[in-house]
Amino acid sequence: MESKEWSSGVWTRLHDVRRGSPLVQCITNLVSMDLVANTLLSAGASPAMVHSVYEVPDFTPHIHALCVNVGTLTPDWLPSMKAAAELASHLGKPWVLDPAAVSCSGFRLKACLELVELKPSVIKGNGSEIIALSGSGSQGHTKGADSSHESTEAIEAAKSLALSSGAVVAVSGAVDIVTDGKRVIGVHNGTKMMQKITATGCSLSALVAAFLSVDPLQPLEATVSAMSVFGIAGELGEDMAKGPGSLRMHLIDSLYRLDETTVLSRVKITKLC
Ligand SMILES: Nc1ncnc2c1ncn2[C@@H]1O[C@H](COP(=O)(O)OP(=O)(O)OP(=O)(O)O)[C@@H](O)[C@H]1O
Ligand SMILES: Cc1ncsc1CCO
Ligand SMILES: [Mg+2]
Repeated sequence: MESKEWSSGVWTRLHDVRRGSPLVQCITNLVSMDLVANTLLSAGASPAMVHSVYEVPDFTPHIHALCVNVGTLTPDWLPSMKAAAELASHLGKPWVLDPAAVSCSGFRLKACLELVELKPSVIKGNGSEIIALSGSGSQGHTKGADSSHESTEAIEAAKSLALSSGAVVAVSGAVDIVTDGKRVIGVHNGTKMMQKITATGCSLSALVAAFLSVDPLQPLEATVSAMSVFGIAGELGEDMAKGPGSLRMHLIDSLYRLDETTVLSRVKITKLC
């Protein structure tokens, strides 16, 4: 399947997010909260940064999707993440794990491996994060939240993680990679300057959660669609931006304004293997 065959599905899923305004619970890192919430709002979804373990039993049954991101993990946040993930899985609600900066510490890696056991629908990281989480990287090599690998270097790690976890695995980068362990799809939308805005990857993970909620039975297609839409918004944003600060603003505006003609003409998706 190439761009032309993908593009109407990409548009339909964005349209469905706008129409349904899915409620997305985000237990995300402190750096990303603002951009994640604004990304979801501009895409038409409804964000809720509800992260107390005391609120999970009341709130999580009402959500349409969950995004868990360990970017600023501390021991007191882990029980909420696990409780929400467990409940979401139990209730059949899609959820995304973003193993942000997983190779920073043994504590973070162990936490992520435990979260993987709770059956995320999608695991979305950058190249280094997916390599570390799949166990195929060398220990002690980290650049924190930034990737020191191209996404394409993580294809085998992503496939193996998808097969061992049962999740769709997405690797963000110059080419976004999405795999269920068998199919490998490349999303070629986006611009390099998006790396210079903190939490674009975190925002993308939350957007994936929103897209999963409107197409839960096709997690690979939903993930590919969210990545293409976010990348297109970045491309349009860059045309208006003077640098990362204004790209952040124009990215959000472009996501809000995306129309069918633009989506259909800009989707760039290929089958990689
Ligand atoms: N070199 C690049 N060329 C084109 N697009 C890119 C490039 N790097 C990143 N992007 C775009 O930015 C998005 C976010 O990817 P990135 O790899 O920066 O996430 P991340 O490392 O998880 O970010 P963060 O941890 O800051 O949230 C990608 O999905 C892609 O659309
Ligand atoms: C900069 C940073 N540090 C921990 S999480 C985060 C946001 C990007 O993942
Ligand atoms: Mg990230």
